[in-house]
Amino acid sequence: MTKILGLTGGIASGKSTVDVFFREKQIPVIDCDQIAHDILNKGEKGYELVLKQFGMNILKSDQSINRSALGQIVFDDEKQLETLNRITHPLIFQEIQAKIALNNPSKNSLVVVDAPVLFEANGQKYCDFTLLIAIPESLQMKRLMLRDRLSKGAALKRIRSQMPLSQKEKLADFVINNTGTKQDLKSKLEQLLLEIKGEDLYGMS
Ligand SMILES: CC(C)(COP(=O)(O)OP(=O)(O)OC[C@H]1O[C@@H](n2cnc3c(N)ncnc32)[C@H](O)[C@@H]1O)[C@@H](O)C(=O)NCCC(=O)NCCS
Ligand SMILES: Nc1ncnc2c1ncn2[C@@H]1O[C@H](COP(=O)(O)OP(=O)(O)OP(=O)(O)O)[C@@H](O)[C@H]1O
Repeated sequence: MTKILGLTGGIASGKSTVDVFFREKQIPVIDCDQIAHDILNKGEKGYELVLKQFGMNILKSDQSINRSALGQIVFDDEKQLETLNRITHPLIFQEIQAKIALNNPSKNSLVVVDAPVLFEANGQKYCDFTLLIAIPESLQMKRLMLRDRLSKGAALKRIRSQMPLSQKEKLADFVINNTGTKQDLKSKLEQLLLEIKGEDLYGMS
């Protein structure tokens, strides 16, 4: 049986960096940010629905959705974010299910679902266990501003649009602090894999 590990954490906490680790271990990773992007591609259902709701001003000259512009709208207004979530989350969820089904259970005993808003969307009920990547807000701000070239205000709005870390910590089965180097993170993940194998949560096929 395939076991689902829900991977989550605040924006720029290090989830994509963790994805690389799992993929190097030949453990499949389903990336929900990628799915969210795919469903907004021209011709996809999400494209039509989002355009209907948010209007033509979110289009680039080539008629593709300008995610950066849409991000500015929704991260500035809680109600708009809720509206976008209502449109996109059912489509994203469907796609996750389809991708899990694609992973042959006899081959893959562990599948990672990287879902930034896992707890916000109550997605943990579909996971066998969850891993939270945690970092303090000051470090999160620093890494986010550096990576996405965001102003302090814009970075803070994105962080505040998500569930506070303290709340996520209560919901997660495993918590890894990503305050050290990337090598430190890797060592912690190696340890975690041993732990979940030891508890017979993984490798059951
Ligand atoms: C708002 C959008 C258009 C911005 O696109 P953009 O390419 O600029 O950012 P990207 O998708 O790479 O997201 C970056 C980070 O923002 C945060 N984020 C994205 N969506 C949300 C959300 N609905 N609520 C809180 N944080 C979010 C996550 O930490 C994510 O990793 C896009 O994120 C989106 O369509 N979001 C709604 C769907 C969703 O919930 N996606 C999250 C994965 S399920
Ligand atoms: N331990 C670390 N030390 C230094 N930089 C790090 C560390 N872990 C991650 N980073 C850097 O921090 C930034 C955010 O990491 P990453 O992109 O993995 O986060 P994320 O959680 O996937 O973000 P998002 O929520 O936007 O998808 C990246 O530039 C990454 O290279």
